[in-house]
Amino acid sequence: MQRSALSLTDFTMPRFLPEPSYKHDQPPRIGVLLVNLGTPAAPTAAALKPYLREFLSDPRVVEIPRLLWQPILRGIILNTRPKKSALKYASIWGKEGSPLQMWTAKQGSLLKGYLGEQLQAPLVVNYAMRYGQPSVASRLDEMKAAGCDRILVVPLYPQYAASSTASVGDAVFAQLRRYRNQPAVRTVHHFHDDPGYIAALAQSVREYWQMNGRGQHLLMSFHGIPRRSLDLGDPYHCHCLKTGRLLAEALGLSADQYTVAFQSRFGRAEWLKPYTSDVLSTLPRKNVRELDVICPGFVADCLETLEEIAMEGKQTFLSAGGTGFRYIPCMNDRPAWIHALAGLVTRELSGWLTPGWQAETALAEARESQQRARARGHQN
Ligand SMILES: C=CC1=C(C)c2cc3[nH]c(cc4nc(cc5[nH]c(cc1n2)c(C)c5CCC(=O)O)C(CCC(=O)O)=C4C)c(C)c3C=C
Ligand SMILES: [Fe+2]
Ligand SMILES: [Fe+2]
Repeated sequence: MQRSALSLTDFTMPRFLPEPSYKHDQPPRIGVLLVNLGTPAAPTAAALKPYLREFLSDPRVVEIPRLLWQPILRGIILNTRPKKSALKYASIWGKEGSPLQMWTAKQGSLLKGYLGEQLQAPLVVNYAMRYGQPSVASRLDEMKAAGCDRILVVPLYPQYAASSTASVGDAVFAQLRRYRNQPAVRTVHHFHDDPGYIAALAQSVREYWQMNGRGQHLLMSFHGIPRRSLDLGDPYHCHCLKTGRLLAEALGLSADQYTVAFQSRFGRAEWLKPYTSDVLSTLPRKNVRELDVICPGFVADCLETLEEIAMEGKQTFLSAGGTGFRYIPCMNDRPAWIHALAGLVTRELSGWLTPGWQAETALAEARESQQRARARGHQN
């Protein structure tokens, strides 16, 4: 709700969050925060409602003026969509909960282990979700409390879009506004053409072909965005096409052996074309009956890949006359992807990861542990 008048809290609430008193010998640490979209807490309508409310109230996601959009969202969408979406989530929910949450958490801990070994530096590595939990704000608070004075934020979206990547930036900077002593922050803009990312994708396709055989055509399906965003200067469409071209080159595919398409249309406006569902229903008519499908824009399997593509998309293709539909999983916890992510993070940390910094941190940590030991001695 927009407030029009000043209230008592404007005069009594502290403007910034409380800070611990400044310590001269605090070991300087660097935080690396992976951020993905987020997911409901459970595959139920009750859990979907607050998740979708938060997600679809983000002005980066739906650019309709708030006064027009909120009545539609609260009056119609939040009364119909949660039930339908909950059924879809239920069909992909695993023992460890939401696949997106499970894979993102795994990526965080694998990256932490990998960087710890490679850099021998005490990095604080964790993950957050843009919507739902663990929130970006809570993870930044934790990193700050752990002594991070520099934080690298990695939105897990290879292709930049305002509705995904920039929204992560908004959440980060909104929390920074609440700090008196702000950490320095860097954000990764995109990695759609990163050689490590492309090589990891290509390796996942080759290995899939070796294990499962190969179809006649490769469909690369990316999440869509409204066409209007492209017209207003969003680079997402170009990033997706470039990823598609680089992946095709790495696999030695000619232009007629692959198609880039866009899925997950939301609302009635035009979105990026061709729509994945249209491509799936027309390919059999062009004599493509054995199809492989990959979703290179998602680095972790989620509702949009496991349900929309591997279940619904398969049905669409087979009903249109296709005979074989093979969904190639996202990179999830594949070693080549974790290696690519570590390379990307190391490059983005350049200038922060100096040998001097490592020595300084090691010294400060030794001092800190001596102090702790001494304090323990006093207590005994
Ligand atoms: C590639 C990144 C993504 C972009 C860009 C993106 C834009 C975008 N999404 C919606 C609406 C919905 N997306 C939903 C799910 C969803 N979206 C992404 C990624 C991007 N979205 C992911 C990874 C997921 C899956 C989350 C999971 O828990 O597995 C949903 C929720 C599900 C549903 O009810 O259908 C909606 C809604 C819009 C409007 C948009 C850009 C304008
Ligand atoms: Fe989405
Ligand atoms: Fe979808």
